[in-house]
Parts: sequence; structure tokens; C-alpha cells
Amino acid sequence: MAVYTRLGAEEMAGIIAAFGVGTLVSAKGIAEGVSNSNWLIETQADDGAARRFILTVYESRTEIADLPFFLDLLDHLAARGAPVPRTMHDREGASHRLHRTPEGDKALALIEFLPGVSVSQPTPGQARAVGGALAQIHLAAADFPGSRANSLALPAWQQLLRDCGRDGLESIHPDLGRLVERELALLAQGWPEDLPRGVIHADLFPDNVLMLGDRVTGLIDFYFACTDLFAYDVAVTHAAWCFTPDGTQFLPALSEALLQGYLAVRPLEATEQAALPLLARGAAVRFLSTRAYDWLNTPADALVTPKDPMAFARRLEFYADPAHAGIFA
Ligand SMILES: Nc1ncnc2c1ncn2[C@@H]1O[C@H](COP(=O)(O)OP(=O)(O)OP(=O)(O)O)[C@@H](O)[C@H]1O
Ligand SMILES: N[C@@H](CCO)C(=O)O
Repeated sequence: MAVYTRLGAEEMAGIIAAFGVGTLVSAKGIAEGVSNSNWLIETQADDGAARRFILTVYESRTEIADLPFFLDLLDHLAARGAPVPRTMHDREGASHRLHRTPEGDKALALIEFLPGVSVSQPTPGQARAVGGALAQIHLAAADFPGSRANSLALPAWQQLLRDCGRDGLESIHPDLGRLVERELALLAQGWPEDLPRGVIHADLFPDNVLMLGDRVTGLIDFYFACTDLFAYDVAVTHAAWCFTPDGTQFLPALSEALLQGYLAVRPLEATEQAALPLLARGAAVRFLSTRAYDWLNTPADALVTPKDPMAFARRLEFYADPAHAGIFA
């Protein structure tokens, strides 16, 4: 249950009143999500119309200083027709507010509610649509003035995996220390820096995409968005969508459809295409590193269950196998 912050009814009504979006009718805590606290908010506007929003209270993993980048980016992308939620601005025009809680001041934002559901077993048609939506945001952000360094790039993966320690990694799986050592050396040697870059989502998993049938109705959770290689974002999305969740099976029809969907909107340069096998190994290491760290450092009585790092070790082995070199061709 990801509602870490308790808000009383009067407190909630006061928060919503500051945004001028009508009178609070209901506020229901949302169980999904692990980083922040989220509520589905219903209000009644002055003309009697019912309106829905998502209220997010940012918890310790999201830096308040990054919020203008994340929230302005949503407004920028939505204004260019990309399927992302707009932010509601308060009566003073601010996209986020600070709210006093017993644990200290926390930032919060009110975000447009979008219809749709996160699919758990995507079809090729859905993967194609997601590839297209990813390319759409890469293009739509081209004139976005903000930038943000990727705080989860190779140096962070190296640090997280060092913090896990070889013993820690081998307590997860006896072969994990060796795999990580081999892959980090390869990535450090060959990571490309001179490919096209811009604003990327960097975490476009199925749970961050809302869909109705084959249509993408919402890309959400931009809290890892940053300035980095577009082709790396394609690799992240590939790792997230084209395997069974446990990483034991590659799903070739989803892979082909996702890549076709992307290419139909933004063709990849030859250098980007050539880099995809290595970028995919990097994407697998990215999620392996955060998951392994959380696996070893989450207390047993924590509210959230850590995600399985081996699901991304399996993807990594798949991408590293020369027999699979052709999947990005
Ligand atoms: N704009 C939106 N419209 C509709 N539903 C939304 C919207 N934003 C979030 N949700 C719902 O709230 C849930 C939690 O949101 P989100 O994934 O952003 O939480 P989080 O804790 O910040 O993320 P994470 O778990 O990836 O760290 C989503 O799974 C989705 O069901
Ligand atoms: N999408 C990530 C969690 C957020 O970074 C994962 O599945 O490990």
C-alpha cells in the first residue's frame, strides 16, 4: 500500500481548495506505486460537473528541486499532443506546493486523471503503440528548455553494485558477482556518448503506461526522466516490455512490434541501431543494480516488497548471448 502520508479530511479539502478545481467529493488512496503517496481525487466543479485528478505527495526518493523539471515537462508534452497528464496549477500559478506534515514539509502536486489500465500481458499491437508513444515524447521534448542529468547512469550502477558487495550479490545468486563484474567492465569500455540525446522517460515499464485496447491513453511516472541517449530509452523500454516479467522468456513478436512502432515515428540513425545491443545490456544492468540494492537493503517489515533482481540478470544474459545479436537488426 503506497500511501505513506496521512491526510485528514479537512486537511485534504484545504489542499484541494488551493487548486481552484471545485469542491472535494472523495479522496481514495491508491495501492499501486512504491515511491510516492497517491490518491484518486473527485471534485465537483462550480457548474456541477464531476472532475477527477491524481494527488501525489512526494516522499523521500523524489528531490523537490527536480519537480519543476518533471512537472513542466508534463505540461510541455501535453501541449504538443503527447499522451501525458497535465498538471493543475494552484491559484498562484505554481505546479507544486509544500505541505506541512509531522515528518516535515512535503511537496505535492495535482495531476490530470487519465483513463486506461496498465496491461500485464501486452499484445504486439500494444507494444507497437508504446514504441510509437515513446518516439513521440522524444520528438515532442526537442524544444523543452529544461535538462536534468541522469542520476541512474553507469557511475550510479557501479556504485550501487559496489555497495551490494560481491558476497551480497552472490547471496542473491552464486553467479551474480561474476556476471556483474564482466558486464560493468564491458559497459565502462564501450558505452557510447555521441549518439542523439534529449529528454527521455527512462522507466517506461508496463505499469507506467495506461492503455485502452491498443491505444496509449497515458504515459505516467516521469520521476526518472532526464537528459540522455534516445536509443538508451528504446533499450530500457525493450527490456521492460519484451520479456515475461521474470525474464525467463524473450517475446520476439513484442520486440519486433515495439521497435517498428518506434521507427515509424522516429527513425533511428545507423549508429543508434548499432549501439542497441550494448545499450540493452546497460538497461538490464540499470534495473539489476537498483533491484539488487533494494533486495539486500529493504527491511523485512517494510511496506513494499522488493522486486526480483534475477528477472534482470536473466535479461542481461539473454542480451549478452551472441546468438541473440540479430534482434535489433
Ligand atoms: N495521471 C494519472 N491518471 C490515472 N491514473 C494514474 C495517474 N497517475 C498515476 N495513476 C495511478 O496511480 C498509480 C501510482 O502512480 P505512480 O506509478 O506514478 O506511483 P509512484 O509511487 O510514483 O511510482 P513507482 O511505483 O513507479 O515508483 C498508477 O499505477 C496508476 O494506477
Ligand atoms: N521500474 C523499476 C522500478 C522503478 O525504477 C523496476 O521495475 O525495477
